[in-house]
Amino acid sequence: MAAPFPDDFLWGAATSAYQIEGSPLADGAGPSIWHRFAHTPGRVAGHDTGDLACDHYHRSLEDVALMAELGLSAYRFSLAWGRVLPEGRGAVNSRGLDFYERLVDALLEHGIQPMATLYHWDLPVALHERGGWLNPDSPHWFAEYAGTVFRALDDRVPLWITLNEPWVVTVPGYLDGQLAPGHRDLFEPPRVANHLLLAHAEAVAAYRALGRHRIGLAVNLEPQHPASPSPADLEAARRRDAFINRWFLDALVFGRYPEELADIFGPAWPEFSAESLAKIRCPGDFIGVNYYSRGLVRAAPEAPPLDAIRITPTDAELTAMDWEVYPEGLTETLLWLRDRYANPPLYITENGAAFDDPPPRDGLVEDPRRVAYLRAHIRAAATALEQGVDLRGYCVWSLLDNFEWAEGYSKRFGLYQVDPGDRTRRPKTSACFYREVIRSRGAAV
Ligand SMILES: OC[C@H]1NNC[C@@H](O)[C@@H]1O
Ligand SMILES: [Ca+2]
Repeated sequence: MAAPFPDDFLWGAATSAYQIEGSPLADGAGPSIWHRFAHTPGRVAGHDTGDLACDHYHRSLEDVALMAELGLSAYRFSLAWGRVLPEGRGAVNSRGLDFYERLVDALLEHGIQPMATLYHWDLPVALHERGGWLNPDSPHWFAEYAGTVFRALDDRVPLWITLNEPWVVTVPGYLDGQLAPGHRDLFEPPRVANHLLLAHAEAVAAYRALGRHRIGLAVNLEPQHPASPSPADLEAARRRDAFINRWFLDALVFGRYPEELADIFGPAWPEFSAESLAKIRCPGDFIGVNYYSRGLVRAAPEAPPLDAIRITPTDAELTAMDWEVYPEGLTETLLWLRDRYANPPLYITENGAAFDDPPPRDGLVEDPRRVAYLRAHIRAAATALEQGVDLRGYCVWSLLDNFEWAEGYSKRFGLYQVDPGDRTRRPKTSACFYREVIRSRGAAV
């Protein structure tokens, strides 16, 4: 198959600060809510924390060499807000910025385009103690942080992402409490979501004043399919589609929330003024798409406020996260974005799978299931490209096995295995496969 990928298509891999760096308090960095959450007993599997993670803080240049070995044309990483502004606002910690400047310079030396995410869930504790994302000032705090980073790095970073997966920040963070800061509340999520959207808009406005490249938001998307043709399941799938897929994107692109959200949150859903709705309308220059699987949905009155739950199919292949391997859903998602939001420029900012990989043999880790997953999903992206989707890049989640949030290090998404003892990186066969895909500009899938 002559792959449809253009020559300037970006082939990348993605990571995030708290998941790979370690040394969360080094060189003057201020603690994040994930540092505090991971150190709270019972919150993370195996009592794992990001204290060491992949030790990327000390091995960043070694890791850039791995990226060059793969032939990556882009690398998506995030900055830890607390390294740059230990108190979240005010004094800049130059040694924190220095780490990211060294990383960016090394990437550019190897011809790898930096794709920088400003916020990948690690809010400084100092801001959380002022209410965090519940505080109406949080968009201004974020814009101040964003401006600081733009001034330091925009001369070298061509692609910016403001927030990673605001839905995950909002729902597991404030509704069901699985992720930091671990709140379980019905009234907080709608307000947190609105502040995150305002924060995105204020950062984009700050960027327009001094930036010369492109900036967007990265969202987790998951097509919702009813588990049965019953009206109740169809209705449940539509509600979950609004809740996961349309909540942030409709706000961003249309400046309005899907009407299902007022039904879902009931009295907890605020009256948003026309003025505040106008402010959150901020599509940016592209949409970052994080795709893993689809949701198979049944009605569930026993599971408020959504009254719908995702079920695990019995007859499908599952990853170690119990997520169905469903590559068609990536094509469906990309075509849906093309049709609903008028064919915006897109980057797949995350796609990958966790499997229980075997130990290395002669320095190589055999991971045929991840090779099959990546092959199928790159093909699914090619199908969307052939149908006119403006897809400009693809990032594998993740470059390295890393700290998978509440699952700790037990769930491994990396192209490289990271030795649990001495953190040695060892390639998996999926790394060799991906190198071939990049070398052949997609023809090798
Ligand atoms: O669960 C896999 C990934 N999903 N998106 C956000 C990342 O931080 C996760 O590791
Ligand atoms: Ca620092």
